[in-house]
Amino acid sequence: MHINEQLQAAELRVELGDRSYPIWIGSKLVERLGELCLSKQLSTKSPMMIITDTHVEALHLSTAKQSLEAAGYRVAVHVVPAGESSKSLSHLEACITTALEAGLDRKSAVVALGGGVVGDLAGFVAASYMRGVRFIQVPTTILAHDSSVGGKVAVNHPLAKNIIGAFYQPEMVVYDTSTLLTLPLREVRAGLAEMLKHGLIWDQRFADWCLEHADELLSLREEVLQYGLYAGCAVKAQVVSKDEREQDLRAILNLGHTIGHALEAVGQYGELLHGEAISIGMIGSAMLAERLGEAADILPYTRRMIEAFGLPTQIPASYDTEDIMSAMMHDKKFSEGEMVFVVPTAIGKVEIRRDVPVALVREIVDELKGGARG
Ligand SMILES: O=C(O)C(=O)C[C@@H](O)[C@H](O)[C@H](O)COP(=O)(O)O
Repeated sequence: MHINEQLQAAELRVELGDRSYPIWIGSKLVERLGELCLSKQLSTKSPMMIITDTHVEALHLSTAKQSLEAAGYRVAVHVVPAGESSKSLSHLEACITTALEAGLDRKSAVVALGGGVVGDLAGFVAASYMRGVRFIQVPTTILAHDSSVGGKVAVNHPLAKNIIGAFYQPEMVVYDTSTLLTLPLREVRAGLAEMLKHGLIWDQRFADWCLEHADELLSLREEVLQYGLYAGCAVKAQVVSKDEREQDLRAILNLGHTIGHALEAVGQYGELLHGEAISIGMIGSAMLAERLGEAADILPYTRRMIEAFGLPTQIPASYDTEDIMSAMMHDKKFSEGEMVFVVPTAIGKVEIRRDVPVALVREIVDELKGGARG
């Protein structure tokens, strides 16, 4: 890990020319948010807005706000209900109302203090308010090590996830790992699903490391967690730097998401957490790999991994196969009449396939509902 001595935090960079930005990962960084915003020359003359949710409000809002105010910022706050349903057009409008009432102008910045839902919503507020103001990601969940990096910002439509959005990069990602230590176990597991994904798509050694450190990750040993988040963010930063707007390579970050997003939509974004849905989806992709004749160890390895982290491997029996298939057709991963699937070809390697027969996908969905195979 590269350590920034002054901050006593690990540091990575997303290389995107003049829009490159740092990711800092360390303990107690929310206390230093004001100082970090000054270091990025964010204006103290224009008001800022923190967007957060009801869970994070109680835990970390006052620390963040005090730090910004001590650095000379005027801070407005908008709080949304915790949960995926806040990623909606109505909440976007409410955030913009708060921004207007607080007098945010084109030199203002939006701070996303929270998990993936807050980051995606606040990022889209920043991208659209006055056609774009600066924004800062301050992730407070493990899952957000994926969503806070790379500039995908969006809200959902009732028929499809992340369908109204933009690519809009933050100024910096300030990842305070002490905020993760109070996460409920279900959130911890779901967040780690994205870490497993980073190993499975890019780096077998990292995948093996995750398996070996499952207990320490699940029990939130901060130094182990910091390394896992650093390695996961490093995968993400490399992929995004090579293909910011998902022309080709970046699609690999969608491993497990073709089925996963459909499950979230069928569960009306309330039943399965994102990480749970993509865990089932990653099993589905490994089943697909098996049917397409890829390496025989992929399915048992993926299953072992998902199970080691206590994540689900089956689709809830009440979900209708045709509803799932139809949700897949509304996703961004369906285009020109074809579904895009990320299929593992070995542990740590994947390829993007557009030739997967719909009948085979339907068969796998049915099997994922009916129980384990392989
Ligand atoms: O950053 C990316 O690129 C990803 O695909 C990361 C995903 O894990 C992310 O969580 C999200 O679900 C992307 O879905 P998309 O359909 O909006 O691409």
